[in-house]
Amino acid sequence: MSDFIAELPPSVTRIDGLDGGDALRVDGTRSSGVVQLHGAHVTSFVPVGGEEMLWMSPLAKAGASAIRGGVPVCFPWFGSGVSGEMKPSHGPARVVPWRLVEADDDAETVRLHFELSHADVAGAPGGDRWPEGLVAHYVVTFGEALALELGAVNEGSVDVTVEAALHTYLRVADVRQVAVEGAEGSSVLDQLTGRTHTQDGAVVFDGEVDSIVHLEDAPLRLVSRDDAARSLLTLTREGSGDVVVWNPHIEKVSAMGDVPDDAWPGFVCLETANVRDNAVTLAPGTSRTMRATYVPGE
Ligand SMILES: O=P(O)(O)OC[C@H]1O[C@@H](O)[C@H](O)[C@@H](O)[C@@H]1O
Repeated sequence: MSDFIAELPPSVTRIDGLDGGDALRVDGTRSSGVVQLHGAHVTSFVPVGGEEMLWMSPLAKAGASAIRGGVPVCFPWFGSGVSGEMKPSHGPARVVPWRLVEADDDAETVRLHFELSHADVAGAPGGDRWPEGLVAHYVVTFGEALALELGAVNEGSVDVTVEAALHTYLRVADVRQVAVEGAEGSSVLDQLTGRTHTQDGAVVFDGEVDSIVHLEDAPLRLVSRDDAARSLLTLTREGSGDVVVWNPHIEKVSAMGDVPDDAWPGFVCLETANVRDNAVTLAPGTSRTMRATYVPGE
């Protein structure tokens, strides 16, 4: 188990993860959860006294493919990238084990710091397209909220351009009964049509939704459509120019081998991102960090 730091704080335990991988179980004073080493993938977040916040597919696998559900880390490209020809989809970061370089806790939070560099993705699908000096730092903090911080550092000698998305699958009772508030008036690239429009009202899920919403750092609220005054969750962001909103709905899900046909109403993806026009170019010696904080029920 050489990938682990020698000592974990009492609130963190090594457990068997998905498909024979390693995972870390977190039992903090404010929340508990699980992070797989494969993809540094958060697969559970449960606030004390509350319910599971993340959706996981019962068919999820952690092999050469990404884990379906939880929080896949899409990096250093999103989908097929700015060029439209990158593989695998959403980059190699979500299909390789990350290194845990630090773990600590205090009275309120438990913090896990993962790292991924060129050497870690060598031999993995798309690993040859990972720029040589690029290092990713990912800090997952379990507190009353789930706080995610993805940093990209260019330790090389040439410019590096990266895209990033924290592809969070949020568990909902029925996606048709929820709405996303906070994006009103934003410019939206509809990935289904390739067209851009201005968001009119809250985002709802009466059919397939696959949108890149250009919205810098503003908070978003997931609400019940019956009672918009009742927040199911609030997402706050820093350093992010986009939010990707996605649900495959009934037709697309039938082509997805790792999601049961009837499971699509149970989740919505709200992805804190910097993609396409907001891809970040890092000069040698510079870095950029993107933060997403999910506060259930506020
Ligand atoms: O099946 P994947 O690679 O996990 O991607 C799922 C979805 O991820 C979303 O972020 C994209 O906007 C969608 O276009 C894509 O279908």
